[in-house]
Amino acid sequence: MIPMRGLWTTARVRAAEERVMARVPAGSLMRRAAFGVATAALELLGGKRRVGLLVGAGNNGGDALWAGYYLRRRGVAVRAVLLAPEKAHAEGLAAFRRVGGRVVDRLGEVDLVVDGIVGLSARGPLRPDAAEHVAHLDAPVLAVDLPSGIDPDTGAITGPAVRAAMTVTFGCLKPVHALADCGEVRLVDIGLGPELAGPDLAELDDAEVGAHWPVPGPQDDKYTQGVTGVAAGSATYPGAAVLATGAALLATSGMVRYAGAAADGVRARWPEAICTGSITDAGRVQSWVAGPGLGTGLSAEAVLRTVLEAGVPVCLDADAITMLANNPDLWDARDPDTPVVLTPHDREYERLAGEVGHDRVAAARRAAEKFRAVVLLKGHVTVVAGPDGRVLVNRASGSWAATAGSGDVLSGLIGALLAARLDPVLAAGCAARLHAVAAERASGGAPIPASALLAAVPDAIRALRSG
Ligand SMILES: NC(=O)C1=CN([C@@H]2O[C@H](COP(=O)(O)OP(=O)(O)OC[C@H]3O[C@@H](n4cnc5c(N)ncnc54)[C@H](O)[C@@H]3O)[C@@H](O)[C@H]2O)[C@@H](O)CC1
Ligand SMILES: [K+]
Repeated sequence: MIPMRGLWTTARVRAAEERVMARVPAGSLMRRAAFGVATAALELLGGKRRVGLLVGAGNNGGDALWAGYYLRRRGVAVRAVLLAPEKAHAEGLAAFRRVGGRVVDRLGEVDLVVDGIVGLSARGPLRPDAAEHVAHLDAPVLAVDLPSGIDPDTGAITGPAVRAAMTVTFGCLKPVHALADCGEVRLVDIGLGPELAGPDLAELDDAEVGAHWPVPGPQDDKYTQGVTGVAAGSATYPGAAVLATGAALLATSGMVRYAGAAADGVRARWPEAICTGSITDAGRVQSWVAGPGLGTGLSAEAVLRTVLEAGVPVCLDADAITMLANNPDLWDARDPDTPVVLTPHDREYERLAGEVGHDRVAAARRAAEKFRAVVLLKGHVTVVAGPDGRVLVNRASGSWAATAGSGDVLSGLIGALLAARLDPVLAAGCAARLHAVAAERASGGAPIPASALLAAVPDAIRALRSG
């Protein structure tokens, strides 16, 4: 199994830190952390010499003050604003003052700001006094542990927050580092590794997705890569069917069967797809993709029942999700032994499982547990939660994929990976990553329609496989 980039929640980090602190000299973890911050600061300064510290009430501020101490010893001019002077970290402040660090009311002109306002204990957005200092910054910001004002466990930004050019974090990555923009993220080892069991969430990187992507071997033929069935689109709206079928065709070298009223449109665009007008004579498949553009009437319900009882993994999107939300009895048709992947956007999620809220990971987990399904919650950060508690997250570098038809492409990719027998959590996670990369490559900085995203799928697979 390929290791993923793990992320640990604050409760787990604190527990690990306590165990490490019990056996190392007091203050040594903080000094190691601060030395890492100072090293990154020197790099960002690139020869410039004025640093400002924003120092909050806790150990995050302590890290900043000790970083200021190390920077002073390298001849950097460092001044600090203490946001809660009576609570500032006493030893850090004493050390900072000892080497000539200055405490000021306002930072004034500096070349780099170190954000030590709040770290792992952060709750809610920046408070007004901190927000006031942050609002007037025009130098780049180096965040200590995480950009202050962003929730460490959910990445939620609900008010003023720091925007960081770089974040230096300690021991391990936390959810915020995958769920929100922290600038470049650097990890300083403070010896937590042995105290951390498996992560709470993970991020797939490009090379991992490339390594998992199914490629045919010398023994393979058109059936061994898996046959994907697509039940999508309608005679009036063949677009969703054309996009989902195309994505399944481009994702793997397995065969694709299309079943539905858009058969003529699909056949005209994809002569290699085996098309029939009705799901009852579609033939055998190893997975079904159902929902995009399908409609929600009685015949669509019959299609949904057929795929749910087919005994193969199913990816359900769009109208299929709406039908399940309107009529939960449809779940009764489900073969309990086969995986289901649901791919809602926020509004579909709300119909299905209530409000998403600020904690998107918790929302995806709730629905995964409720429906015993893999839930891929779409967004700028895509969260994939499995019924077994595994969570994969993928943050897109841009939002070019937020366009009509883009979800149809995603469901086709997932269907093809399911047909190739990839583990369903991994299938959803790999498809989400590839989809984001295809959107980025197709776009190159300009808006793109979903058909351009689709056309970039082979290029994205090549890029991930060589990454
Ligand atoms: N525990 C450890 O072993 C280590 C901790 N380290 C640092 O310690 C940090 C955690 O320190 P603490 O637990 O003391 O707490 P923080 O420094 O994260 O927060 C301090 C206080 O800020 C206040 N606060 C909460 N939300 C706020 C908001 N939105 N705006 C303004 N103020 C807010 C709270 O009163 C909180 O107690 C880590 O993020 C890391 O930077 C590092 O020194 C490495 C070692
Ligand atoms: K911070």
